[in-house]
Amino acid sequence: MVKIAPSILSADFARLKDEIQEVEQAGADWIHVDVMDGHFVPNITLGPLIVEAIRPHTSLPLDVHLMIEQPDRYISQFAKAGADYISVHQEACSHLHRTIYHIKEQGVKAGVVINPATPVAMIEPILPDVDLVLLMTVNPGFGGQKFISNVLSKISQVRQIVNENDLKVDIEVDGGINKETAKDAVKAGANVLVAGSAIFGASDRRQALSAIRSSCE
Ligand SMILES: O=C(CO)[C@H](O)[C@H](O)COP(=O)(O)O
Ligand SMILES: [Fe+2]
Repeated sequence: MVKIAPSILSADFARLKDEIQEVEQAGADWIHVDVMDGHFVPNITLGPLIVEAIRPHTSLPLDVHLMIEQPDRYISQFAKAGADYISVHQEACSHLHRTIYHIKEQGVKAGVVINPATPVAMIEPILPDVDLVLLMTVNPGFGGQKFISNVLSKISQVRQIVNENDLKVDIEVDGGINKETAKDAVKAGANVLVAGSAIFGASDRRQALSAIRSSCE
């Protein structure tokens, strides 16, 4: 079963509650929350206060994608704010195993993320310890970028490791997902699709969500 996680990065921030409730009613499975610090990526977005503010307005899991340096400093704040998943970039963690267990100790599911240019080998040792692997299909920092198709082979690599070792790990892709690229990502082995502009940029969010879902079924 493929899950779809609309990214609120492309939502109307002045109407965030309504935007989230609209995609929830339209059949979204998770809500993807992009946290950027202006250092790890060249953009600044939102922090734990926004996660806390939206938490009461949806029953969907909040999938928090931290694009920040030294993420350990903020993990407990995002957990207390109501995150269900917290994912950290391998490139931002000097002690990845410690950070993943720091997330789990908060009672939150832990994810690891890699950029398009980072090889799967960099996360292979941590795969038995995580709940989620997020493979970036754009360079992080902005919504509305073009899907980097070279990442498809990395999705297949992660799927093979997960299946061979019978790991309970979701494989998520993020960046440039639309009804065409979704199909390729799912065929390669992804089971969670983040989509920002393809959903929030559409006037009919229900139609946009179901177009992505039916393209990969
Ligand atoms: O992490 C992200 C960017 O760094 C976003 O989740 C992603 O870009 C979603 O936007 P779109 O679907 O428009 O590409
Ligand atoms: Fe993201």
